Amino acid sequence: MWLAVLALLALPLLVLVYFELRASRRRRMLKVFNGPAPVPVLGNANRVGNTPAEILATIFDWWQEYGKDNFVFWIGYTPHLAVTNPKHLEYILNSQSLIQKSTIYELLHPWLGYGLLTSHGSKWHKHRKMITPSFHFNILQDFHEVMNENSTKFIAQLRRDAAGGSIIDFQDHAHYLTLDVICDTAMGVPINAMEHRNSAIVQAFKDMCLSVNMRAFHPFKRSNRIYSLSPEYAGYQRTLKTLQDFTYDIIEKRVETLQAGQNSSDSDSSSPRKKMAFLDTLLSSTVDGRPLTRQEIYEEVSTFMFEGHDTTTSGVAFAGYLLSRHPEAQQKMYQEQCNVMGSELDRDATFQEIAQMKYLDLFIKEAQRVYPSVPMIGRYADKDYMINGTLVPKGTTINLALVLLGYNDRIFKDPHHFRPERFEEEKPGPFEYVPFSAGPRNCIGQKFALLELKTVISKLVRSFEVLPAVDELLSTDGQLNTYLGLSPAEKQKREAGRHKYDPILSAVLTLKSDNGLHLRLKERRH
Ligand code: HEM
Repeated sequence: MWLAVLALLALPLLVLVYFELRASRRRRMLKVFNGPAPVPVLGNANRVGNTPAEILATIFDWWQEYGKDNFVFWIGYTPHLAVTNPKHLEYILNSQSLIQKSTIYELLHPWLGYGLLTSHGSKWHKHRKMITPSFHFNILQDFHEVMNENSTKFIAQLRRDAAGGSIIDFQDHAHYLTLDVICDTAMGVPINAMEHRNSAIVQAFKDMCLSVNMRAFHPFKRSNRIYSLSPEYAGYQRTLKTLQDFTYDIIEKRVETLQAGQNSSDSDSSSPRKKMAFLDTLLSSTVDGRPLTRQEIYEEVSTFMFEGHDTTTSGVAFAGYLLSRHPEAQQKMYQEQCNVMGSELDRDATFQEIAQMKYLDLFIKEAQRVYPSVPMIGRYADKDYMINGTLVPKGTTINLALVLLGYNDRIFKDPHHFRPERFEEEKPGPFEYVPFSAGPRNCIGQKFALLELKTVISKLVRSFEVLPAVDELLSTDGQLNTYLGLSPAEKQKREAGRHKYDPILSAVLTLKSDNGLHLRLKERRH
């Protein structure tokens, strides 16, 4: 009896010793990197913060503390290597084998399955090769038409909602716009999210993205198994089913239409070229000499639906916000629009005209430096890797911290100064500025994304003078109103004067502002 009690009492101690011993090899190997000292069981989980906004702020603080270089922190017994050194980034992003995603992406598996973003190994290699032609120049031109149509609707809606100087949450508006663009381009089906914000499918997209963000750093909800016991799981399952039914239904309908088209003699060469959706390309593609299964098509279409709208929401929203705070940059951008478009400021800009807008390009580059839509990329070390002469042990989560690069004063002079022109003068090295990642697993939708951001922002600045929520928030010295990356003393000083309309930056899979991005719009009269 006493022996059993003793064994029971000793069990937790034995488990602890087991985990400590297992972690000690990793600790020894990772000792070359600085980082906060871990405590047993928790590692540094007690200090990292409880919300995505707090966690982002802590990551910045640790980066400052450890010399603006790579550092290691521990969540329980799992090491997290935050990589910001361009040499290490180069090795990892160029690697053909270190391409497995970190466990945070598992949150996306129930919805996206194993599409391009979440798969690895030979499936990823084959699908990447098969999907690459989907972003061919001709296809992008068709997509541009959709972007223009939706931007026009967006402007009309803003005109109504921001009438009379009303303050609007631009981040919220951008979400519906990008959802419309991606549904129409990926599936060839408009869902009119901007007009029908409360429809079941629009709500399902919003709820799913919120759920992924909310669960990412929640101690219990992160695991699918534990989450399935929570009261909100039933709602999550309903949302998932809505998205799955919707996408499968569209795939089936598209297959039927294609088959009907092939059966009828529709070889009328005089009819205009029909818009190709990403789904059409998938339906006519092969892998290993066979057509894709419905499941594979579902996974890729859903991946584009997610990756293609959550990222661009962030990109459009922060670009609009930066315009509202930096009048000098806005004036230069407007001047360029007048130069390129002449007196026809109300019409759609063509593909070629967008390419001529150099200041717009610089502005988007600078916006992605300070507020990158994808702040971190996660990789999982599936074996020991020798990275730049340092052994990184199997089981390490590698966080490529793209957001920290933009605030590194060894790369960018005066990084808190928002100055699009810097990209003409300072030339960051190839792995010092990588908002779309780099190497074999870079963003396949980069050209699409840039075209969308530029199309929307070009039209926005031609239609409105973009103003901050209240006049006093105009930046007079070009400095940002967000304080990440400042020294602790400076941060404290600036935070004391924080306005309620200054963004609270938060990062999970994409960068957002927890309190929205508020601004006003004043119609331009040409
Ligand atoms: C401002 C907008 C965007 C930014 C900054 C961005 C950035 C990125 C980054 C950094 C990655 C690497 C992620 C990782 O390794 O975990 C990525 C991957 C990816 N992006 Fe984008 N993205 C944007 C828009 C888009 C759009 C519009 C699409 C589709 C239409 C798209 C499709 C993808 C896909 C499918 C991947 C996975 C590629 C692979 O693993 O082979 N992205 N993106």
